[in-house]
Amino acid sequence: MKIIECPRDAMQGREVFIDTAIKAAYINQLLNVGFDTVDFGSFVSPKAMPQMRDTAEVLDLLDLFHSKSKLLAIVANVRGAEDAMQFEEIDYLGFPLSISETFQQRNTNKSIQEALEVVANLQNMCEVKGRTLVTYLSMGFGNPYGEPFSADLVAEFVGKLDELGVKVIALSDTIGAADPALIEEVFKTNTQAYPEIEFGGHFHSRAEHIAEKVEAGLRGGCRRFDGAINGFGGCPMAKDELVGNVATEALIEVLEKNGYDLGMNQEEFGEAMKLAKFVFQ
Ligand SMILES: CC(=O)SCCNC(=O)CCNC(=O)[C@H](O)C(C)(C)COP(=O)(O)OP(=O)(O)OC[C@H]1O[C@@H](n2cnc3c(N)ncnc32)[C@H](O)[C@@H]1OP(=O)(O)O
Repeated sequence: MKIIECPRDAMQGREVFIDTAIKAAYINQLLNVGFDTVDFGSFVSPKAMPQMRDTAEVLDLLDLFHSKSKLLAIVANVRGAEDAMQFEEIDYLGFPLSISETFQQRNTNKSIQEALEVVANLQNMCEVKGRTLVTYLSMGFGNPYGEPFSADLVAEFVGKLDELGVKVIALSDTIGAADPALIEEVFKTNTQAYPEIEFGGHFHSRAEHIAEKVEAGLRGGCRRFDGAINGFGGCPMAKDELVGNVATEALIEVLEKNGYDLGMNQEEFGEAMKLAKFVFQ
């Protein structure tokens, strides 16, 4: 079972700039907890995402020596991937592909077809440089724009990514629209059809729906979940309604209740929760 903690997602939509040293202190604390991966920053246009403009400087301040966590950075084009790959410390590059044409344009100023070409390039770059590409399928459970969506359409996208050699796909409910039955169906279909691909669940959810969504993911075969402490975050590019991430503390509770031993350091997690209050005040 893998938990991916996403301070990047928690921070990126904040209008007030979070000081570089504060970002680094928070991420350093998260690195002590024992998460599989920390999605710590992004190498994207500072005009598109001003909060993340200091990702390289943050990275310089991270203490990775004592951490078992891997680092993931989001990139939205080849240039961002080249920048991220300057840093040996980054294991995973994450790219936001979308099932929604509108969201793909809003988020990366590209059509889905163009974005798939970027995925192909990034996958090649990752193979050459020994990194792993995580492709997020955003609006993976429906979209607010009235565009076509179905579980079959998700499977079609997964098929295209499989052809490109992508090994990790995070099915993302960008706006928190998914109900448990749909989550279970989408995961089940894809985990059964592509056993060699690791599927992640990146859900946005109000607190009261977290348990049912995570349990639906578990039933569908998901063993990789994204979360953010306190449920902060939400994609500012989706605009219409910002629903926060799955709160990590709730995610941990549900997974433990379902019998998973996550091997987390509770004390360090408690410290991270305290620090989060200060960072996101
Ligand atoms: C669901 C999620 O939460 S995903 C994560 C959240 N979303 C994001 O981070 C969105 C990121 N999106 C982007 O960065 C942008 O949409 C882009 C760069 C992919 C495409 O935007 P475009 O405007 O088409 O890019 P274009 O190539 O024309 O460049 C525009 C400007 O950005 C700069 N830029 C482009 N790519 C990068 C990059 N990787 N790093 C830094 N700057 C960049 C260019 O230099 C240019 O700057 P200028 O206007 O000063 O000359």
